[in-house]
Amino acid sequence: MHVIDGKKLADDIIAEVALDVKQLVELGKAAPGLAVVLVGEDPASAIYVRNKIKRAQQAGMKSIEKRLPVDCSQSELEAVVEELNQRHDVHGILVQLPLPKHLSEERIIRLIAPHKDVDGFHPENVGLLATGQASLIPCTPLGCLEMLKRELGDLSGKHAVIVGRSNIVGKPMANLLLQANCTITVVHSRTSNASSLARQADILVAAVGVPELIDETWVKPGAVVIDVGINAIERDSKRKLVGDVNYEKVAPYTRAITPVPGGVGPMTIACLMKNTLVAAQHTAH
Ligand SMILES: NC(=O)C1=CN([C@@H]2O[C@H](COP(=O)(O)OP(=O)(O)OC[C@H]3O[C@@H](n4cnc5c(N)ncnc54)[C@H](OP(=O)(O)O)[C@@H]3O)[C@@H](O)[C@H]2O)C=CC1
Ligand SMILES: Nc1nc(=O)c2c([nH]1)NC[C@@H]1CN(c3ccc(C(=O)N[C@@H](CCC(=O)O)C(=O)O)cc3)C=[N+]21
Repeated sequence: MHVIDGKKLADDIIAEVALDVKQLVELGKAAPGLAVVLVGEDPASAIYVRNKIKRAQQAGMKSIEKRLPVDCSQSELEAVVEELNQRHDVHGILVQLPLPKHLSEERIIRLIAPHKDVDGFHPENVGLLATGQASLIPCTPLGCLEMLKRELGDLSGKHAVIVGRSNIVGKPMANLLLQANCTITVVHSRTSNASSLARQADILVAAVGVPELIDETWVKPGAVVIDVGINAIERDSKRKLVGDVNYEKVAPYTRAITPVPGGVGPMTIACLMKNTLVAAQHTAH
């Protein structure tokens, strides 16, 4: 068994992105700008924003934060996105999800200019991914794919089981792995025999949001396990981050596994920087 070092891989990717940013700037173009819109306070989003600002700095990018109160209106939020769509110094826009219940995520995501949609959530980019055309690909699944390719090389013929079917992780992960010639099973809360399906997986991706749900009864010996979950829990009266996988129980049976923290999280941010660079390279400014 070995531990996939997402932090180290992310450091390498950020260093590569930083070199490309330097080249862009030397050509007289503006440094890529990444805008993050945060409505209210959500613990997972707060971690994300903090790390994102640090990484944008390391990559030589411009970082813009727009914070709105939790009770802001749909039209106030739309005005912020429209302004960012117009700004020439903003190449990437990310609206932190989930949004408070009274706001429409669908309408906001549709409003983001597709070429600035560094999350890859706009229906145009979703459609391009689903039909196998190059696009801005969602950062978390892209980071997972990169780790899997480094671990296994060619993924052709592998059986991948994805636990979770969200628009931001499970579904795009399934599309990406399908394009990499895996055979895909997606399980979710209505699946009756999730653990026995998971036990058939060569590649197991957990994106559930339930702390340590997946124990050794879900895992085939020798599988590669990717743990997307970021759950803040309290244990021994200390706050702690754990994944969707029970690491202690599962790790000994795996070929390779990602830790939490230090696995998928840092890779998500590295891919966000990469997508922002791509978005900036594709514009004239
Ligand atoms: N590392 C990173 O960069 C990121 C981490 N995350 C983390 O990943 C986790 C998942 O996030 P996200 O996809 O947004 O979550 P969602 O809550 O949107 O989706 C969770 C999915 O898991 C399914 N599910 C819930 N309970 C079970 C169960 N007992 N058995 C099988 N399936 C179940 C749900 O099924 P159903 O559809 O039927 O309800 C749903 O499809 C969270 O911990 C989140 O914080 C998220 C984004 C990025
Ligand atoms: N539009 C949108 N896109 C997202 O991709 C998105 C989102 N909204 N909302 C919130 C979730 C959550 N998410 C995280 C990404 C990285 C870490 C991360 O950096 N994790 C470190 C944490 C280390 C520390 O404690 O600082 C790690 O796992 O090592 C955490 C969480 C992205 N999400």
